[in-house]
Formats: sequence, structure tokens, C-alpha cells
Amino acid sequence: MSANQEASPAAFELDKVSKRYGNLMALDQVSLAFAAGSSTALIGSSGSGKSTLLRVLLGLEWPDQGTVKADGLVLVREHVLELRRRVGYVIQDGGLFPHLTALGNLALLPHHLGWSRERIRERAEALVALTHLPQSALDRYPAELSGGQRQRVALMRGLMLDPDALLLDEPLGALDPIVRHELQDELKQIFERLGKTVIVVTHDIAEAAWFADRIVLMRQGRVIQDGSLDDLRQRPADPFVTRFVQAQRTLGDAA
Ligand SMILES: Nc1ncnc2c1ncn2[C@@H]1O[C@H](COP(=O)(O)OP(=O)(O)OP(=O)(O)O)[C@@H](O)[C@H]1O
Repeated sequence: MSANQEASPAAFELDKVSKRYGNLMALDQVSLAFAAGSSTALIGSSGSGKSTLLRVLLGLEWPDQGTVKADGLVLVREHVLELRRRVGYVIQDGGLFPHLTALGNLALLPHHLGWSRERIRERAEALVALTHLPQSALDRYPAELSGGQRQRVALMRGLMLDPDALLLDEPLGALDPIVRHELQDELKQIFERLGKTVIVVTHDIAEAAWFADRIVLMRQGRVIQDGSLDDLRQRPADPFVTRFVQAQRTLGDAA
């Protein structure tokens, strides 16, 4: 995905996309565009369709109706493998293969693409520096890593092929508050430094606002509001937005 120019197409675009599982509308006429190089947070209650939206963008699920475009081109099955090489995908708990070391997990796709061992090691070491993973962790199995280290390896795996975009599905959901806070800082710096298109799913509105100026709030497969944190707080599009914002506890509530 090319640099952020006025004339360049959106990195991703959904046009009236619907996805149904049996009677359940996981996505209901969703239209959204994500500019190249932009960061967006998707929030919403459980089951509102956030993960499905990411999966549809990656061609892991196919809409029943509507079109998905990547870089201005309608996504078709023949292009999905090529798209996945250009888009890093990071999920909660990392989704690492337990029988492979961290380096083995990082090497899987590059090895498949014919990269040499030296090139893989070199890229992994560059990412160790970027993500602050201890070097020694590369040779450990996922069960021998902390939750934060596993998430760092998962992020490194998403970045191995230097993708144009990163889709992150609750990347920090399973972490303790201190590690989560640390990784929020680091991820934000990484996003800013790399300038990639980022779409991050989170349940936490403060985290959403930390990562992105643009917040898309979903409910029951629909986009309820698309704007800034300020828009959500000051100009809620629906009473649900206010309920969602107010449902996030702050320390002040406990005092
Ligand atoms: N493969 C599937 N088969 C059947 N139903 C599914 C499938 N995947 C998702 N769903 C349903 O579609 C709806 C949207 O799911 P999705 O995972 O996209 O929501 P979400 O907003 O990411 O939720 P959470 O925040 O809990 O992860 C849910 O009701 C879910 O149960």
C-alpha cells in the first residue's frame, strides 16, 4: 500500500458488507474505508462483529453481500494469499504454534517463501530490537514465555514480512495491567514509527483512544458511530454510545 497521497485508494474498503452465520447477522451492511497509513480502533460489545470485520478484510471469511477492496481492488479468492503476505494479523494470546520456538514461529512463513536462514535470523533480530523482546527468548517455546513476551513474538510474526498493514484483534486483552500499559506505549511508538495502516480491535475505550484518533463503535453487526473520542463523548450518535462510554469504569468510580 503506497504512501498516503490524496489520489491513492483506501488501504481497505467495505461497501455494504453483510455476513450472516445462520440467523445471526455478524455484519449488517457495513461500509467503511481505511486510508493508507491511518490508525483506527474498532470497539463494541462482545459479539458485535469486530473480529468478523477483520477476518473479512483478510479474506478469512467471505461476505454474503457487498464488496471488500484492498488498495482499490475488489478482493477475490485468487488474491487472498498475496494479500495475507502484505497484511500482518495479530490475535489475542498470539496464536503461536506451541511445538515451535519463538524463532520457529517467526520463520514459518518466510521459510515457506524461500528466505535463507541468515535472512530470517537477521529480520528476527531487527524485530527483537523494535519490540524489546529479550534476545534469549527467541529460542524458547511459547509455554516458556510470559504473556507479554508471547504477544511481542506474535507482533514480530505479524511484522516479519514487513507488511503494509497490521490488523490486531485484542492484542493486549490477556495481559496484566502493568504489562498491558507497557505494551500500549510500545505499540503506539511502533505504529507511529512504521507508518503502516493499523486497525486494532479492543474492548477498552481508553486503549482505543490511545492507539487511534478514529474510533469505530459497533453493535450487533452495525457501525453505530465513526469518529473521535470527543465525538463519542460529546456528540453520541445513539444512546447506546453513551451507555458504552459510561460503562467503562475509572478509578474515580471506586473512590
Ligand atoms: N464461525 C462462526 N460461526 C457461527 N457464528 C459465528 C462465527 N464467528 C462469529 N460468529 C458470531 O458472529 C457474531 C460476531 O462475532 P465476532 O467474533 O465478530 O464479534 P466480536 O465483536 O469480535 O466479539 P468479541 O469482542 O467477543 O471478540 C457473534 O455473535 C458470534 O457468535
